[in-house]
Amino acid sequence: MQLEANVKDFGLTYFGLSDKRQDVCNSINLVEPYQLPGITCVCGDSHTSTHGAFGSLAFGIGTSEVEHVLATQTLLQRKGKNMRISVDGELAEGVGSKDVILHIIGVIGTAGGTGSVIEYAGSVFRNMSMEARMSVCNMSIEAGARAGMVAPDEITFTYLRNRPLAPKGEEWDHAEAYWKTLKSDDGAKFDIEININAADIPPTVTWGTSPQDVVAITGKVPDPSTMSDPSKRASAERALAYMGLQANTPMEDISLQKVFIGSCTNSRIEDLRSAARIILAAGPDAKVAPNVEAMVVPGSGLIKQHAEAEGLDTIFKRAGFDWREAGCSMCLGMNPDQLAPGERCASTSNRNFEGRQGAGGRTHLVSPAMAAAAAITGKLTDVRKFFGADAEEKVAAGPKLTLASALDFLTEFTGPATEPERPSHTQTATTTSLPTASSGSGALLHPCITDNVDTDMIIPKQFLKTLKRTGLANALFFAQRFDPKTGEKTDFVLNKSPYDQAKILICTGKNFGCGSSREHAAWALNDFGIRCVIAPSFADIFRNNTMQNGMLPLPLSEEDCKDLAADAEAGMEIEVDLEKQEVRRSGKPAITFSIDPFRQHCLVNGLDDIGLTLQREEAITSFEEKRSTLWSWLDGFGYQGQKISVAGIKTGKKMEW
Ligand SMILES: CC(C)[C@H](C(=O)O)[C@@H](O)C(=O)O
Ligand code: SF4
Repeated sequence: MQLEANVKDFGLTYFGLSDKRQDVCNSINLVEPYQLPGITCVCGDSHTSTHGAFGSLAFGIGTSEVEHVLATQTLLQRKGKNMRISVDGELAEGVGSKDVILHIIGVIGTAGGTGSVIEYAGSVFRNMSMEARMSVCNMSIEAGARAGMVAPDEITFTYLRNRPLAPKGEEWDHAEAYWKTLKSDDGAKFDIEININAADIPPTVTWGTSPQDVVAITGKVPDPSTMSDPSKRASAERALAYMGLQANTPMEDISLQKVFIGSCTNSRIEDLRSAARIILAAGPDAKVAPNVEAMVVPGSGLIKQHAEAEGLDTIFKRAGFDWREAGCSMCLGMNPDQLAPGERCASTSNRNFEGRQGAGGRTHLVSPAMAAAAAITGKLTDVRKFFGADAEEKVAAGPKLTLASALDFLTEFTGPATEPERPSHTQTATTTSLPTASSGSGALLHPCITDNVDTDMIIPKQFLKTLKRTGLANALFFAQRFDPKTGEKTDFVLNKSPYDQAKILICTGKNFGCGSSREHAAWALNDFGIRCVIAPSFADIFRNNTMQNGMLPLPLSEEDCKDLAADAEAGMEIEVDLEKQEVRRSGKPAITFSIDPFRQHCLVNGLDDIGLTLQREEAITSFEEKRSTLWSWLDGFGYQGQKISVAGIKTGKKMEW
């Protein structure tokens, strides 16, 4: 309701709840598409990275940053690291884009791409369809990266040509000529280069509670006792306990209760086709195993129509799958599509965090084909069992499917019917009043929580329905702090005195804040009283979200974090001095740190980013003019409303740059 009121106030184009194009936000843009090569695209959702498949810089941001963009047309950014991941050679039979990205995350880890924008290069990505590229770029966020992208090429242009929002005629020619220049120079230098041989990638599945916990479907559940790194071992032990798995169990022996085919990673037409093909290969009588409930959730209303025109829905329904309306559904379980405690699911989504699909639920990430195979057998299954001459015969004997073109389901773009009402108010962001330093006793988060503290864990989904930044203190680490059966407080560190008064949180695991862009994570910490989080590294979106709320995310070495955690555990008071850039404890030398001077200035003085940016109004307007001249197709002919200029929105606060 708030969204509807806002879009009306500001005359924005809106795909409402009753629009047949309604869907997961990361699909609609891609089907219509708003997305074009070379643009910068931001959205308040971490999987905005999906759009990088078009050769655009696309990344997720938090609520405060969304406000900044809407008010100023800009966003303050620091340059990311350049990372190139090349996969060359031939993929083995049964290995698809989901296996490729899961394998990559297994290789580099969920913090591997932190601070980076990944370019996916090499023959494997060059040969991928747009849908497959989208699945890969989508999970860049699970690799810790800000964004992922594939250089636009003929495959991109063919996909875009004739779509409703793509430029037409001469404008298309100009655009295409420009897009062809959008590739890395020969001999370009990257901060990080990863090379992977396609032949080394098996059909892949996760065993634990982080997307980096991957293993070949033919492999076994790893054995923590063989891990030499103690924090890795503790993390793996915790993950196995949560997942209810024994070390060394063959992955194919793991039985399931649910199968979910959907999410912004894998709910496009190609995904549905590949899952349906496995069902056909299993024969005309193939049915979802009796121990399993399986559902298919297309990514958008258009994809659903497309799949129905091809007859895919009939194949799914005949085999006993639920055929659902478009949406996020069981990917994060904000609606009743959830796993019950202890239930196990093969899911084509992107996150297997604790509680992600329902408190106590256990998620194994897989490709759509593997999910279909698992639904039929009732267990995690090597999809290659459904290949071969016999399978081909069964597919050939099955219903005749007609491949339809997505273009048949797209409608010419229509913008909002009414003229926009000019904004009547000048209110923009709220600025928190900031202390000059964070101080107080530190609470520690032990690595046995997990090596990567994700934002689903910091604040679970059931608290995301509020638009308020306050009142979330009790939601912080909810699943850890409150017993699910009794609702009583547990002995989690933040429930114990004096740590329940802590202003500093010290995390000794490897990374803090990965996953969803929910700014609620920062709000909950803030509301609890935490003003500074110290950890070896931070996920990019979370880091920005904390700073937008006047908090300090402080990266220190693993050694310093461990040392500080030991002192916090011993009850020692820890002080973080933002002006002097020091962490102090009595009797020990101060740990010095350095943060970006601009950020330090903003935090110390409680300055509001929007007000600061609006001081650059002239530069923004002149860039907008230049953009309209150079890249005229970006003006978006779909808009029927008036363009709202940056001018006219003032914070009324006195700011300095
Ligand atoms: C709700 C939204 C902010 C979130 C995200 O950013 O990822 C959601 O899509 C998710 O997958 O958890
Ligand atoms: S909830 Fe799942 S499907 Fe929805 S945007 Fe997030 S990751 Fe994508």
